[in-house]
Amino acid sequence: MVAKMNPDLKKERENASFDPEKITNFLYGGQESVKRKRELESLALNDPDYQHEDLNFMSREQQYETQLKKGILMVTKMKELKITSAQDQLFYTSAVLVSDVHPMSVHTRMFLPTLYGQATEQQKDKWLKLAENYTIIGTYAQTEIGHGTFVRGLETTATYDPKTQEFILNTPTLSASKWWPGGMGKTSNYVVLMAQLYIYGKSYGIHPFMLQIRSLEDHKPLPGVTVGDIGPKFGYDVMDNGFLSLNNVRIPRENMLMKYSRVEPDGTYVRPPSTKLAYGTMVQVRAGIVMFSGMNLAKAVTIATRYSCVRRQSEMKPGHPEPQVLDYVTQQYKLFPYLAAAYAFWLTGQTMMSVYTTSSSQISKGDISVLPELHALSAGLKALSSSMANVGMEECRLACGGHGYSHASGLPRLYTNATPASTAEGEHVVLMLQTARYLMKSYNQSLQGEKLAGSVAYLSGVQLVPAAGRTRNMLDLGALCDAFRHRAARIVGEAAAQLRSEMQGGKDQADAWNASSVDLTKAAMAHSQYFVVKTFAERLTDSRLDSSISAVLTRLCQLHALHGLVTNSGDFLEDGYLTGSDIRQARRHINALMAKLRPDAVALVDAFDFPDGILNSILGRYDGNVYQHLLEWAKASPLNKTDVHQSYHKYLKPFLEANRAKL
Ligand SMILES: CCC/C=C/C(=O)SCCNC(=O)CCNC(=O)[C@H](O)C(C)(C)COP(=O)([O-])OP(=O)([O-])OC[C@H]1O[C@@H](n2cnc3c(N)ncnc32)[C@H](O)[C@@H]1OP(=O)([O-])[O-]
Ligand SMILES: Cc1cc2nc3c(=O)[nH]c(=O)nc-3n(C[C@H](O)[C@H](O)[C@H](O)COP(=O)(O)OP(=O)(O)OC[C@H]3O[C@@H](n4cnc5c(N)ncnc54)[C@H](O)[C@@H]3O)c2cc1C
Repeated sequence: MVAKMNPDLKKERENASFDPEKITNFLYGGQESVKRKRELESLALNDPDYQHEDLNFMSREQQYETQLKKGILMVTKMKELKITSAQDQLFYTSAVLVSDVHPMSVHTRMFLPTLYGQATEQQKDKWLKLAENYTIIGTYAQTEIGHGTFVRGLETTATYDPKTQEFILNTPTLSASKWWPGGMGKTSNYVVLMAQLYIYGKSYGIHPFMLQIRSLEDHKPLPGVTVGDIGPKFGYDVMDNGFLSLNNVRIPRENMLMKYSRVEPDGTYVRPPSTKLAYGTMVQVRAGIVMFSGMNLAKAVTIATRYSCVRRQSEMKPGHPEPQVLDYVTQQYKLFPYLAAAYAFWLTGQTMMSVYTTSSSQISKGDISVLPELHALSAGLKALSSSMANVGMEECRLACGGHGYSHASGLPRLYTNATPASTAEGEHVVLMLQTARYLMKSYNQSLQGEKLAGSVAYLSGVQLVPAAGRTRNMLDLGALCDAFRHRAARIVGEAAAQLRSEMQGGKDQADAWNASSVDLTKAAMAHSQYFVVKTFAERLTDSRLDSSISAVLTRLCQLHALHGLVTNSGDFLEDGYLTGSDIRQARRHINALMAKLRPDAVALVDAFDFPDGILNSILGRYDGNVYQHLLEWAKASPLNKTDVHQSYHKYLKPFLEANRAKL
């Protein structure tokens, strides 16, 4: 029997101004792609082999086992079903894994990409097939207990021994122990080890090495290898993030991944075209995080928006029925800016990935001139999108009141599994400072009259426009993009001026950089925000968009820009680019936009097209039948298996009896 839809949600859907299917097609790249997505999702969601008890009811060990079993099944089935393209795999795995990863995720996300990107053809012949077939399972072992950010400062050593043509691997200090790599604790038998290369006592910096850590026969650690799980974390319960120490482990010379740099048998070192090519896997993953952040935020917003239409609370007017909480404008102000941000990062994430694909193909053909821009753009957007998703997911949880705190909402698990994106693959501030470094260089080049790369070209020639006598339409996307561009250019220019003035005041470059770093991160943030606003607006110029959805998407884009503008209003007012009256106008527009978006809110989240199985949230159910399912879910909780829990007999009963006896 099909459950009846909650009448409030039904009405919301009937009243929408557009057909959400049209936006779904836009978001996923066309009707065919949506069809394929749904086929693959339904294949995964209806497969009884993937069914199991709620992970939230399990111990960490059970979660690890369950997700490992599921990961293995998933990999096996994808092979059998010939699900091979990256897009198809994404659709299928998202439905199998929901908001979790599995213990072999880093094998797919980083180990394999490192082989594709850093191995020679000969090395690919040797390892790629084994890795693609999961004959070997690997992870990316870079971070150490003492250093994650400072990659140049990693302490693990790979010392070349020309006599045997081997590298001797060591973690010479406690702080050199590898720490964090996903899947290393219990699952992987191989790692890509990032280590300092030493030849004849000279250091050549960080390089990647293929290292077997466990026996392929009995999975025991190999001689010289100490490896294990780092223990429970904030989230990621299913993942065995690991530690690893190495004591004089020898590997053949051919195990250094030598696509870009080489060590010849006699110990001659052949330099790479750029030392930063060894960081290539990180750049790829960072580029992908922009889209993932948009999707995670979209899931949270879907849950909170649907629930806010089902949930009724208080009286808006005395004696009137309780309103849907989404009718409170403060609730709209909690959710709609993140709805808009989810769209912004979804679309920007697609653009980021296409920049990545084009640039990496140029790099693999030997043109490394595009690398600095790619690094700066991916670093800044990764940092911005993940931090915005963090704040937004938490806001969505708060918007669900008490029920948001329950695992039944799906929000705690979504948050704790998504929030590492701010830290892993490069800590937020650290990456913003990388973007700032590129901005400073570009700004100085512009002063020398040099031509700048596309994403920073605006840094040449932006003029301060006096505010007096000027009127602005604060809903005009062109004017909003101009405002963000102007703000970014001004803040970049001022950060450069501060850096210069610190140095003129006697500080060396490093101290001046540190003294200016708050302004520098602000510059990187402003630059990244401008890129997002501009990209969102540009995507709406697509002539294939029909007018009904172009109107509603334009409102979202306006809201995204105006909300960013109002929350950072000081930046726009500081040099008089905008006036107080512009900001007041912007605030009024936000209220008016929210009122216009209100009837379309459910359709806008439906358009993300997350089936219930993927949302995994009772609050966000498509049919809105929340309370009945909350109760059923609670009844299934392990504490409710018996009416009287065994601890009553062990502790409570003697305690109560002793108290009674004292009366
Ligand atoms: C949850 C899933 C699993 C998670 C997995 C992980 O977390 S895995 C672990 C993830 N771990 C992390 O993410 C660790 C984060 N830390 C790092 O990535 C680096 O240590 C660093 C980037 C912070 C500094 O690096 P550094 O000290 O070597 O560099 P520097 O500051 O001295 O700058 C020197 C020059 O290099 C340039 N350049 C730098 N990077 C890149 C690049 N990727 N490409 C291109 N270029 C790059 C930079 O722009 C500068 O250029 P300039 O101005 O001279 O022309
Ligand atoms: C869930 C999860 C999964 C992970 N998976 C892997 C994996 O598979 N493989 C792997 O190798 N690693 C992995 N990591 C490690 C991760 O990449 C690092 O934790 C991350 O790069 C941050 O480095 P850190 O821990 O050294 O932070 P730290 O650098 O110690 O950060 C601490 C503070 O210092 C500040 N700081 C540090 N340096 C600077 C600077 N130069 N300027 C200004 N401020 C600075 C930071 O902003 C931050 O506030 C994982 C981490 C997590 C949480």
